[in-house]
Amino acid sequence: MFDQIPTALSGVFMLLPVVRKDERGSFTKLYHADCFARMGMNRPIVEQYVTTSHKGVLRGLHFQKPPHDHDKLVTCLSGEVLDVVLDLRRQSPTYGHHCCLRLSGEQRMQVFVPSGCAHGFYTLSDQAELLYAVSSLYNPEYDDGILWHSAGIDWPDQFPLVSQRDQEFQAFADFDSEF
Ligand SMILES: Cc1cn([C@H]2C[C@H](O)[C@@H](COP(=O)(O)OP(=O)(O)O[C@H]3O[C@@H](C)C(=O)[C@@H](O)[C@H]3O)O2)c(=O)[nH]c1=O
Repeated sequence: MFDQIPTALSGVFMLLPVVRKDERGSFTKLYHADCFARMGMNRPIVEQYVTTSHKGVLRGLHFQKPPHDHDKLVTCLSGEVLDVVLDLRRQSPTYGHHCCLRLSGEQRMQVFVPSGCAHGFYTLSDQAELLYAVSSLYNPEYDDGILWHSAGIDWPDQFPLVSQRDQEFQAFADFDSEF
């Protein structure tokens, strides 16, 4: 039901759901507990939310700290983004590394971001809509981030539109990982 494509980071996957098209439009299943558990993604989803972003908007790099850390399934519903995952897991062979994935809404492309990784993206199309499904509730005191341009990521834009909060995050070099 889902094609699982490994990335350069362990436990981080791109997923290609099956988009069934007919004369009415399309049908796509975005989550199936048993399929996801078989692929190693088995923490239940407890919250979902959506963002819309204009071209040139960059969000991230976000994560929730323990004990409110979570796995996150990101789905591109429309438009196109350059999605980035940064590995913050100290024991990981790819600690400090990142992967960049181009996600298209046409194909409902997904990325599974496990706990211990930060997530962000840059909007390539005029508009893009992302859906997020997370395995722990939002907790503003534990919601944290890494400064977008501090982790060696080759973003396609040096002057993206970034929120004030995202501009004030710590640099990766100053980050003391609890993961
Ligand atoms: C993430 C979040 C935010 N909020 C509120 C806080 C704030 O008033 C408003 C916007 O929050 P932010 O500026 O943090 O939203 P945003 O920058 O869009 O945050 C998102 O960025 C991408 C990269 C992700 O990976 C997402 O998980 C999420 O962290 O929504 C919630 O109520 N619940 C939530 O789960």
